[in-house]
Amino acid sequence: MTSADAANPSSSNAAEIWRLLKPFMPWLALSAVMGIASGAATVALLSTINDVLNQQGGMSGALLVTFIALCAIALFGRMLSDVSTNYVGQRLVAQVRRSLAEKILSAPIDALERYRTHRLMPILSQDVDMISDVAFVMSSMLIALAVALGCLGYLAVLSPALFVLVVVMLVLGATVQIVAQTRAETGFWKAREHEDQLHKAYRAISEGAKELRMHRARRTQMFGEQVARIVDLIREVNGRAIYTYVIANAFGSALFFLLIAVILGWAAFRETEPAVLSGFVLVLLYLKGPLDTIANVLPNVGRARVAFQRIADLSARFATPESHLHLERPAEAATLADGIDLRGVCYSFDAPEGGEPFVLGPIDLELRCGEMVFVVGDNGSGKTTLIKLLLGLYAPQQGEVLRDGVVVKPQTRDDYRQLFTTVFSDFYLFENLMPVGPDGATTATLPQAAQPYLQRLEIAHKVSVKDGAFSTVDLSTGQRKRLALVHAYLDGRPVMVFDEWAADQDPAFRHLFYTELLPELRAKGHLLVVISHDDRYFHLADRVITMRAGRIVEDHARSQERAA
Ligand SMILES: Nc1ncnc2c1ncn2[C@@H]1O[C@H](COP(=O)(O)OP(=O)(O)OP(=O)(O)O)[C@@H](O)[C@H]1O
Repeated sequence: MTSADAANPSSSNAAEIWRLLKPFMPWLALSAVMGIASGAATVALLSTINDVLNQQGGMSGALLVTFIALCAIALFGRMLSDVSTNYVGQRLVAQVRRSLAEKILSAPIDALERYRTHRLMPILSQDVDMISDVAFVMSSMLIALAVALGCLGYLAVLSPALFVLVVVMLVLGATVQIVAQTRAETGFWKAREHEDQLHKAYRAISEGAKELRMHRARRTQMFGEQVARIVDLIREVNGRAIYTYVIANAFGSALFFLLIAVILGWAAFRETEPAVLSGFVLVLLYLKGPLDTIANVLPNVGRARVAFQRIADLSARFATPESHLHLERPAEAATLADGIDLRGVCYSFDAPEGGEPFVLGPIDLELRCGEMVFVVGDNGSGKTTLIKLLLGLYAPQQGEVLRDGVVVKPQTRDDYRQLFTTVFSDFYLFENLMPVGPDGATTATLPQAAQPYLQRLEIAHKVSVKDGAFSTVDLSTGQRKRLALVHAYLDGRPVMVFDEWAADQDPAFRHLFYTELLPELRAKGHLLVVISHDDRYFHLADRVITMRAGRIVEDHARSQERAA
């Protein structure tokens, strides 16, 4: 978002709407033309009926043919308008979904970490669905609008004086409706903010289900003070917003009948042609239908505007830096000839409220191919942050990262990341395997390619590979981490980074990991970076890097020690 856009969010929203709608302009034009044609035909039908009511002989001959033709235009016009609006609506929603997923996939990790999941998920599901719902009723609204305008035009022709009366009443009704819309939208906006909180509470009761079962007081507090309280708040705020519409609609209906009474009363005092009188009553009674349609759709339009602003805000937040992620470019095998250097790298997080920000660096570090480097230090000393900078997940705020002596730039950062295979401490286990890597396995050969690793990791009795995916991932945490390691083996990338991988393993397997698996990988030429708290095994590393308060306080070369 530019600063001008930030100053005027409605202009940036309008620009976003225009950007989204531009490719569909021919369809929207077709929908509008067909809607207007259908509306005009409906008005002409009303006029024909009024003529028949006020003439001798009923409907026959040419009038009947005209009537049937008008019916056909009204019907097909409506159908075509509905079809093209829905075509646009569904494609628009699909495009919003794709574009949001792309933006999240290419957003900088720190921006994603700041934008919490409980805020992200309601936008991806609820807000996009809201737009989809409104897209569905939009054509009814457009047609109702066309019919209403056509009816007003017909009334203006029938009697300009009475038409002025109708316009005065309509302006009054519309003013009330606009006030209601503005007030209701404020309510919807508040309700939407509460919904983010509700989503956070839902996450807590699903992800913290075990803990909540073990603690009655916390469970009661969670339900009463979080879920029930927020649900009631949303109910109240949404309820108030809807009541505003109900009152505005009731006022509008009363105004309608008052208008008909005034017109009939007018006829008592001033001579009025019967055709004019019946025309006005007929059209006004008919007009109530389209106007009710518009009034009923307005709450959804209000909600959709709020939803759209949330989506536009998310798009704007994730629109910027990582424009060099190559979603469409096929992955190539990345190679590392010499090693990776960090020079004067610094990174700091935003300060927590009332606290000091955590600052990492400046860090100078040289990592060579075939080394096994342990990164150790107290909790919160900055090990994971250092790793994220090494992986290119965070861009250094100062200093630079070099791959084989060449500075990694935003344009090359995604290629640089392909050097690494990682198992984070909060890893995500993908069920499907990628048929790439040094073994050149295809989906068909993946079961054979994975089998030795599954056996080596003592998990082959539980899991196999079927149709390119693990047969199950319903396993213990330690076993799931072993499957994450199978991914790493199959990827076979030059640098492997493990963040406390062994923390969930039993002592025997932990021993195997440090004394056999890691040395085997090093022997194959991989650069290994291992975050560890297992001081029993520090002596096996080539180097032990100790972190304290965001700085490297010691870089100890164990290999030289061993050689000596
Ligand atoms: N997303 C974040 N936003 C703000 N501050 C953060 C964030 N992640 C980490 N920090 C801050 O950075 C500091 C270092 O965190 P980091 O995860 O790098 O430590 P660590 O050495 O890996 O700790 P541990 O051994 O507990 O895993 C933390 O003390 C915390 O204050």
